[in-house]
Amino acid sequence: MADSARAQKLVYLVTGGCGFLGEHVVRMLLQREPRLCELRIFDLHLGPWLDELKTGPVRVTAIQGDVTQAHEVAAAVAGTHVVIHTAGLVDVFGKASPETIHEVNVQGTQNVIEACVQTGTQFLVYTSSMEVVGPNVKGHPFYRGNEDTPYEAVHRHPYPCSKALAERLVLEANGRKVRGGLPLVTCALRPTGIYGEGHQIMRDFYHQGLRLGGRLFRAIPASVEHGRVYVGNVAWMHVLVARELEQRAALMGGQVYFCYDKSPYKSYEDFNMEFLRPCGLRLVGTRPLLPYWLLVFLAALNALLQWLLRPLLLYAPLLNPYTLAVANTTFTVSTNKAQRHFGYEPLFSWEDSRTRTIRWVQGVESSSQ
Ligand SMILES: NC(=O)c1ccc[n+]([C@@H]2O[C@H](COP(=O)([O-])OP(=O)(O)OC[C@H]3O[C@@H](n4cnc5c(N)ncnc54)[C@H](O)[C@@H]3O)[C@@H](O)[C@H]2O)c1
Ligand SMILES: CC(C)CCC[C@@H](C)[C@H]1CC[C@H]2[C@@H]3[C@H](O)C=C4C[C@@H](O)CC[C@]4(C)[C@H]3CC[C@]12C
Repeated sequence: MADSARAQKLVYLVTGGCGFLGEHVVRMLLQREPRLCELRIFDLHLGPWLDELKTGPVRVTAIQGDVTQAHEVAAAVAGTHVVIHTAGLVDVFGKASPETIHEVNVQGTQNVIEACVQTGTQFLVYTSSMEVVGPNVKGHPFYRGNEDTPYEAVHRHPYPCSKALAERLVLEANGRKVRGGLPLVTCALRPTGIYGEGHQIMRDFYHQGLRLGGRLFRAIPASVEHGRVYVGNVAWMHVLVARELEQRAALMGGQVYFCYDKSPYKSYEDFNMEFLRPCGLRLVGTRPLLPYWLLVFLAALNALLQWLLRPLLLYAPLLNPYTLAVANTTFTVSTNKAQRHFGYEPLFSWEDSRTRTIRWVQGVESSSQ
């Protein structure tokens, strides 16, 4: 790397840097951002793997903190050039209350914005979600749409509501004057369902399949397409956006970008089988084994049980009315906006993404034996 590049000494902050996506963003920055001199990783729970990063040329600063605490956020943001805000409460299973989801995802994001304004940080990249758009409460399909496709984005569930509000705050903050008088430049990335190394739900499906004697039972019609994107490519998009925001502020400021790559369009279950089949599982049935009305009934029953049992224990199964609706509604993207605006090309091919994910699931298998 040229000395002049290193001499720019950029300081980045990644909130949620110990999460599934956050860890990939952190590792990608260390590998692919030559102008980095300090990387701050802010998270409620710090991972032990952070220690191994501290021996490299970039100063890695781990900060245990809570995005809902404005003073903790401001202290972490002060002196940074770029903030990548991935921290969030990803809960569609009813584990956390709607108030907590709002506090972390909306108030936490507001705290990040205010911290940038107060301390003079000019560039903010927000990890939004496809859920900001849909699937909506009416179950309208979104078939290979792009950032400009008209769609009635109406939500009731706390998670998509919170992501939509937070995204709006980030986009509206674009152009605000930060300390020192320069304009804040913001943009939002909207991943579809992320998969790859570290994906907890994939791990859950894998273990469920093992418990069921190596089988999973089809619940969703194969014709329902669900958008998926490899975590390494989502991380790469974050790194590229953060890098290009300064040079292309007029074009990229206040914009949203879906995260996409060459992952194939398939149903949620058929897509998971791309990884789980090579690990010895099979998906039983070419059509859903249970009629849809029965799934709706079971999902409603789960919701009722969750409510009844709440005073005693946390009952949070994968199947509930919301997850059923998301899994059962076509939502896929087809766009090249990121390529046009900041030259994004996926770093990992589909074959590579698949191989890496399979290798990871196989590792989960051997580590749990
Ligand atoms: N996983 C997906 O499929 C997906 C898809 C689209 C968007 N997203 C978005 O990507 C981001 C990362 O999601 P993920 O799947 O890596 O989730 P994750 O739960 O693995 O990571 C989130 C991280 O945020 C941290 N965090 C939570 N509350 C915090 C708080 N109050 N203060 C500080 N840190 C806090 C967690 O400790 C965790 O490390 C989220 O904003 C999510 O909405 C995820
Ligand atoms: C009906 C059951 C058999 C299957 C249940 C699968 C369900 C748990 C899955 C299906 C779709 C998944 C969501 C989707 O990939 C996209 C996102 C956006 C992201 O911002 C957060 C995670 C989320 C909501 C996935 C959660 C798990 C879902 C609902």
